[in-house]
Amino acid sequence: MSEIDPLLEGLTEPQTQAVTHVDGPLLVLAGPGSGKTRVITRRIAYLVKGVGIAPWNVLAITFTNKAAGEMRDRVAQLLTERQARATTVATFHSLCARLIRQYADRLGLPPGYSIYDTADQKRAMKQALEDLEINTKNFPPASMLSSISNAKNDLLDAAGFAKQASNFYDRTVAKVYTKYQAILERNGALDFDDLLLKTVSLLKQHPDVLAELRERFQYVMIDEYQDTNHAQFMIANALSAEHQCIMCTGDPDQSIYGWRGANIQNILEFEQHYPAAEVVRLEQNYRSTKTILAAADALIVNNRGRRHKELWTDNPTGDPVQIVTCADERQEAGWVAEEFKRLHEEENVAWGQMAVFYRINSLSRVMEETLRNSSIPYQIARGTAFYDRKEIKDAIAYLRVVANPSDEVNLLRVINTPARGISAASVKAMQAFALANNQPFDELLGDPLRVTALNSRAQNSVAKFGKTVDTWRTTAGIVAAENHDPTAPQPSLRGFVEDVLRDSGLETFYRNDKSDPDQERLANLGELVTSAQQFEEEYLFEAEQAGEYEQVHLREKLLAFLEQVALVSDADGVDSSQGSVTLMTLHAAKGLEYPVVAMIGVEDGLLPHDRANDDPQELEEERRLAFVGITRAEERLYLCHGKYRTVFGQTMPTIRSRFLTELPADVVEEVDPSSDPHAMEDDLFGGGGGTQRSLAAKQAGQFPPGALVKHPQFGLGRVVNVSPMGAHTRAKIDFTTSGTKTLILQYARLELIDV
Ligand SMILES: Nc1ncnc2c1ncn2[C@@H]1O[C@H](COP(=O)(O)OP(=O)(O)OP(=O)(O)O)[C@@H](O)[C@H]1O
Ligand SMILES: [Mg+2]
Repeated sequence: MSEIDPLLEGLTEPQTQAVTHVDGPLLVLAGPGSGKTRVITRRIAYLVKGVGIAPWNVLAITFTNKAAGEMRDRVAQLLTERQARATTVATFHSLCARLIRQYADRLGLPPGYSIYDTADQKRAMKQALEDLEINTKNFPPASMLSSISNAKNDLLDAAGFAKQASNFYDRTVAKVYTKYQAILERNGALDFDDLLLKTVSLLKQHPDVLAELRERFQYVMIDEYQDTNHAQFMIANALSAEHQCIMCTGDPDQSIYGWRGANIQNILEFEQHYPAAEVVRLEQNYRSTKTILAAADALIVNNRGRRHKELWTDNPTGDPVQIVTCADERQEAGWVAEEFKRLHEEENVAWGQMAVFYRINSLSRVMEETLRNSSIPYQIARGTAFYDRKEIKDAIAYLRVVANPSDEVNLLRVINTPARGISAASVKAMQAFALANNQPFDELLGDPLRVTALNSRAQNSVAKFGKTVDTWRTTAGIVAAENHDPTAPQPSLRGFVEDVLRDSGLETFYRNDKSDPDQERLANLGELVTSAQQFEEEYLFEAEQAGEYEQVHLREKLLAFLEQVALVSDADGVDSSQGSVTLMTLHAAKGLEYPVVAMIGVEDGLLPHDRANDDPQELEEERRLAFVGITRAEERLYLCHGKYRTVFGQTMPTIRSRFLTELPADVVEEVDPSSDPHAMEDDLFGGGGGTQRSLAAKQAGQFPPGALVKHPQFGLGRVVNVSPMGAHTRAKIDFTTSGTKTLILQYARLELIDV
């Protein structure tokens, strides 16, 4: 057997064609589960092992860190470890973050620049609005950030945006954009969109850098190309314009990030951009049963303006897709939990093979509670959760302050956390002083005596803190040491993180934290040390492979570690080998697959989301999102909805999603626990409340909105809505002569008038 045989083993003819394509542009256009991601993995191995291309020259870009991790693992199975490590498998954001660090001097950025997450961005935005004295009611921070993000995705900087702003609103956004950007710059920080934007300008303005990178990344591969935005297109194009060895895979029917600036034209116009492109179509699905595939197909044909792709499978027909009608979200969660339990107990399905998807994050809460009460292990794919914890954010903020002296936002976060005698008033005085003297805030740490507005105690506290920070920075090589010995052994990252936790007082603070008797926060800090250690081991291994072992400084490790922490994303937390049910949003589910999938809240207003109401294009994106969800399922699929749902504390009747009505009767089976009194009274609700809720739902069902009713005292009226609250279920009625009243159904003696 030759060396390349295993690389091509089990591939279909068109898959082989794509894998063995070496030079020139290639587009793999194919539906879900047809092996697009697999083809990229095999092609990486084929190029290196079969063709002899240096692994160093290979760049593969995936959509999430998790996908990148998986691809790296699979490549490692096909190549030697050394070869696998030399390839670059990254997301656009992680690639850009790395390039910016490497070429920071060209961009006028500190190499230890900070990457701001959503929370940091909000803080910077609030500051900007405050500085400009702009009313946050008319210009909410979230919409300002989203307008700025859209502009950045179109490669418009603040000046460019200002130039084309034609109305009052846009001109205000332009002012805010300029201010916000100035704040980021002052802090030596970039937001996520800046990572792309800065990389584009790096490649545009520095031909020598571009030439270097083109030489390096001679074979570029991009998965999920349908969801790239303009900036990402520019980067991919700049890297490959010369050698043209670019391979993109994607499926226009799975484009679900239009709302975040993704441009579906990138994939549709690939052949125009690269006239020499070869196009490979894959038509066999390896993932799902015939039934699931038929359901997905019946749904997506309702989108206009798409090119239809035939997709078939050799897999068995499988069970019908179940449409599950529940009384409300509690029954829905209870039903899913019971069904998963049944599959686990009776059919030996591992917890890790089952997943629950939803349109918006808030739908997970009831599901979580129910799973917890049913003792079913579950995990939520919200990659940032660990790094969002207060104690972890504190610790990371310290590390950022060490790495990036300009980062005032993080410095302000930790300057008196834990308390060290630097009051809010002292901080204000220092800020005023820094502003008046046009001096970076950070410098005052080393020189607090000049701030005469501080009393001597505060001055001492600041000086002491400044000294600690300075020692850290010297150890980490951020500021030069006086008697620097370049041959001295480098401290470990793990040891350094421990030092910072100890010297900052964070460790002691959380050790003595009375509000946390289980010392969970302290344990989390321990976990952070572990993650630094693991990161360090991998980093050193890679450096050693690249023959750079001697040169790895603590500074490099620290900056790379902070970069990784900043880029954690939603899908990252998922590890199905852990043996727990996975909960995630439909957006995070892209590219993944599970034997059993339940989608909850398949109702109009949720899926499709309300915002798609009067926009046919958004409605089509919602349909693609449902399509992505359905096509994750391998064997079993449950599409659930409740007749009532409580949103923002208001219980409202719902309408089943129009997408459900688009599924043909021969592939679905209707299940209706809402009408089964026994199921209702079973304790599906994780303790109590079940019977009352079912009673409420029943009462509510008797008086649908719009129904004509008669009250002994108020006369005739129409039902506006009903809020099921057990024995306290209320109905809001619009009476013809007595006005609108809210009544408790149990006591109201309402009579339904048949018309
Ligand atoms: N030739 C093949 N033989 C057997 N299994 C295959 C083959 N090709 C792909 N598969 C399997 O089918 C499943 C789907 O493949 P993959 O995830 O690569 O599809 P995809 O086209 O990337 O899907 P999506 O559009 O959802 O990202 C995977 O489990 C993969 O291992
Ligand atoms: Mg894929």
